[in-house]
Amino acid sequence: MMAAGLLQSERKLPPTLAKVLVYDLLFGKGLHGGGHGKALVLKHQARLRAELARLKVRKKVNCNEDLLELTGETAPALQIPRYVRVNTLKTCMDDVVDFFKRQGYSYLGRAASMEELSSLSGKCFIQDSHLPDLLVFPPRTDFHENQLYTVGHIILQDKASCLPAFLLNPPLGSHVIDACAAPGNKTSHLAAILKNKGQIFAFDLDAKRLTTMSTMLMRAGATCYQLAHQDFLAADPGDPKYSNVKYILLDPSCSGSGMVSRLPGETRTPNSDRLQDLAGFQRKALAHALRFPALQHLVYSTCSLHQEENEDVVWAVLQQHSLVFRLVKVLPSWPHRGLPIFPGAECCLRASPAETLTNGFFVAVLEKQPAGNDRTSSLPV
Ligand SMILES: C[S@@+](CC[C@H](N)C(=O)[O-])C[C@H]1O[C@@H](n2cnc3c(N)ncnc32)[C@H](O)[C@@H]1O
Repeated sequence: MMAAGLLQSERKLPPTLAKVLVYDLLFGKGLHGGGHGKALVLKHQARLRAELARLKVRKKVNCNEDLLELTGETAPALQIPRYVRVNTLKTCMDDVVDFFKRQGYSYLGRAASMEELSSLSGKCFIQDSHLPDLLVFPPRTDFHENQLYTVGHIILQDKASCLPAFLLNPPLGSHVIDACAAPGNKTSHLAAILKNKGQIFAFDLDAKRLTTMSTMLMRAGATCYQLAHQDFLAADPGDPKYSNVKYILLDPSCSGSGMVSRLPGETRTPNSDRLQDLAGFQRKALAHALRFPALQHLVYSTCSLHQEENEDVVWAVLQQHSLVFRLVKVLPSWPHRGLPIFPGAECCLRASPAETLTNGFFVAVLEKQPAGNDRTSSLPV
């Protein structure tokens, strides 16, 4: 920024704002929309980009992330493997594996343990040890420009975020609610599990995110869904159109404190008022979901590390419905479990960069108690 002479030329631009804008321009999603500060920075974009290129030549690095490593710290996001979900609506595992082999990658087969994922490097890839449709590449492998990504044959989705749809596992033909659905990664995963046979009612409050979701679902080849720009809390469980909904995926707004950052030292810690507001909404949404009359299986998930948004929410709601719903112990081989704050909390899954090589995440699976007869669960336990 100094080398490009930005602050010297634009004396009215506050240095802190300049830093944020220059970061967005060079390393983030770019500068879009109006704003005086943005216009001032954009005037200098050619010089800023040229200085960044010169810096990389001087430091002998190829990509922007390598500049961060020179500071002695590696951002957590740069240590997590690149997970690639094969979109079985458009292709199959064998074809995707062959494609990457033709691109010069060596395929190591199916991982026997999580340790094998942590030692990946160079041009190698492996099939995930838990999720059959997931391939794993070394950290920092970037496929955003890859042809398979641009045509929707692969979805770039963190492993932890693939757990909710995988664990809900609705059979073909099911009616499913995705209560807080945008931008739709889990909806597209549900559609793949359903092979587009069934019906997903997907709700979201945010019109912009729903627009992104439509584009994404179209690219993924998903067809078995109805989008509703609607508050899930206002959806009437007695409406006949939901009378066959046996499966609900609830992935509500949360603090996002589990999302690892791309910058060393950056954290997303909400203040306690915000945390209480979020937990209040999450409890309401979970209690509302349990009111759908045909419901049999529900997955609750967040990308938060906070007990208040995770175990506390599940426990508070479950206590009011304990005669009807119970927690299911899923993926016994998963190493990181719910915090032991109530009996059975170990049924829940937690995820973190250190223990599961993923973003921080929480998943609880609830099912309706069998009424007298022995029902075999269809969940992947
Ligand atoms: C964590 S994000 C969902 C991510 C999504 N499940 C996915 O996998 O791509 C939470 C979403 O909930 C939406 N939301 C918040 N309150 C809502 C409500 N009352 N009804 C429906 N959607 C809501 C937000 O707009 C946001 O898009």
